[in-house]
Parts: sequence; C-alpha cells; structure tokens
Amino acid sequence: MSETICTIKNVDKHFGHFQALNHVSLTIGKGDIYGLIGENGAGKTTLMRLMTGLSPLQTGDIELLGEHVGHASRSLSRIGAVIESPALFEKLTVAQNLKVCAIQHGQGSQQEIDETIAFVGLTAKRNTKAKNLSLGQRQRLGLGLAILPHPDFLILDEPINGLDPTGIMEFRALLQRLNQEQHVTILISSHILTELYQVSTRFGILHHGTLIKELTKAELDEANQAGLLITVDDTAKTARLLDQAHITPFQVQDRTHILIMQKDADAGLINHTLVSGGIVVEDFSHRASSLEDYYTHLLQEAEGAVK
Ligand SMILES: Nc1ncnc2c1ncn2[C@@H]1O[C@H](COP(=O)(O)OP(=O)(O)OP(=O)(O)O)[C@@H](O)[C@H]1O
Repeated sequence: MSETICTIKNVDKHFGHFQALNHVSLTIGKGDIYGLIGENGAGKTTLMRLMTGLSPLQTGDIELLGEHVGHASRSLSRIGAVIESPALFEKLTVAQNLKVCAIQHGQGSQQEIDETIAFVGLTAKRNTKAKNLSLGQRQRLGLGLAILPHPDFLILDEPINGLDPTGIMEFRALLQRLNQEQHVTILISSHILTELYQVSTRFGILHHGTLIKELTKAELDEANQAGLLITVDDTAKTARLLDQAHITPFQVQDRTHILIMQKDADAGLINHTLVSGGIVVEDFSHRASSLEDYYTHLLQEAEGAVK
C-alpha cells in the first residue's frame, strides 16, 4: 500500500447516552481524494472534528501524518480544514481575509495570496467584504484560506453544499488540480454519493455512525455495472455455457443471478444459447447503472443487518 496519511482505528464518540460514532476505522492513503458519504446525522462532521482536534477523542486512535491526534500535534500545521462553515472575518475583504491567514500561519507572501485568489476564482471579488459574498464565493474563500499555507492534507466538510451545478463542477476541478498539481491528499464529505463520485478516488460510507463500506472508485464501478441480469436455475452451468459462447464479461451475483456486463447484450442470442444448453431461464432484465440505486441498496442492507 502507498504511504498512509491518516489511520483511524476503532473510534467511538458519545454525546451523553447518544453514540454518534461506532467503532469507525478507515485509512486514507497519500494522494487519495477520499469521499466520506453519509446522510444527515451520519457522523461525518463529528469524525472530522475529532481528526482536527476540535473535539476530544474518547476511545480509539487517530494517526495523522505520522502523529497521534491529541499529542500537541505538530501535524495540524500541515492540515487545512474547512469544517461546517468557513470561519471568515466578515468585515474584511477577500484579500484581507487571506492576509490575516498568512500572518497567523507565518506563511504566504503577497504573490501567494494573489495566486490563491486567482486559483479559487475570486479575482473579481478580491476587494469585496466577506459578508457580501454569495454562498459559493464563501466556500471558495474558505478553500483559499485552507490551501494558502500549502497543506499536505485537506479536510473539507460538505464544501459543495449550496453550490449551483456550475459551481459544483468548478469546485471539483479545483480539488482535482490541487490533488494532481500540488499532490494534496483530500478528505471531502457529502450526503450525496453522486456529487462525490466524479472527484473521489476512494469512498467511505457512514451510516448512523458506523462505516458500512469502504471501497475504491474501481470497486464502486464494478459493483454498479450496467448490463443484462439473468435469473437461472444453475449459475455454474450457465457460466460455463456463457464462457464457451464467448458471451463475456459476466459476473455471478448469487445462487440464481448472473450479470452480463455488456450495455447492448443480445438477449435473444443469450436466451437461445442457454436454453439449448438445458438451462431454465426465469427472467431477463436490463440493469442500468445508478449510483443512487447502489447507495440506497447499501443503506437498506445496513438497516436490515441491524434489525
Ligand atoms: N455536540 C453534540 N451534542 C449532542 N449531539 C451531537 C453533537 N454533535 C453532533 N451530535 C449528534 O451526532 C450525530 C452526528 O452528527 P454530525 O454533525 O457528525 O452528522 P453529519 O454526518 O455531519 O450530518 P450532516 O450531513 O447533517 O452535517 C447527529 O445525530 C448529531 O445530532
């Protein structure tokens, strides 16, 4: 495995009797854009607050950039974070907010401030007070403040909330540039899987405080394949017949279902091949790939598991 930026092990968090996080373990590798997905109240912000030391760790362990969180962490200076809403000085302009940030961090020349303003697309607003920025512009300024000190790891809590579709696309492009050009590892949360799908390389899905799934983008794509789903009486024999007839690729899903991963699979030919081989084909259905369906199914499974 590549270098690890963050390791979270068996983290619980209680607020009184309420358990907001339940044995959460996950790892974020260097260069990942890790999408943390979860519905409202799933525990995303709570986890990010623990990671950045904004909230005290109760049980479990969090290691960030080689240091345990909570031990006078020097690594915090290498982390940029926007959690909940960005902390802005409302009466100061965009440029002045960045200047204050540069002074606080002892880092960030005027040239770097100007470059950051351009990078986040706020050049036209550099002299506008924060209180007069739109929601999307505030998010951009928040990102600017987080990246000015050149962090190695960026933690962004729901940064695309409230952005319009163009804003979302531009924000994604900004994150991809940061990741690819400046090699920043990013943790980004959202309650909508489709929003993070385009930008993330790995995903963790939190549900009622439990991490129910962790997977790479390739694994997500595989689990979410479009194709022709066939219901048969004998999947092993069906698989042999499909192989012999070069009807590939396919995936045996369970005891009665096989997914033929071809968008325009010829159902008539497949039916003929299988029936001639003695298979009882009970059903054919085209399965469209839909991240929403995948996510909903995952949440239903998780609900079923706890019942
Ligand atoms: N300080 C607190 N005291 C009591 N309960 C809290 C506190 N902070 C969070 N919670 C509870 O913990 C749970 C997780 O909250 P959290 O803010 O982490 O969710 P989230 O996944 O970020 O949700 P959202 O998408 O709505 O921002 C919620 O049920 C919330 O009410």
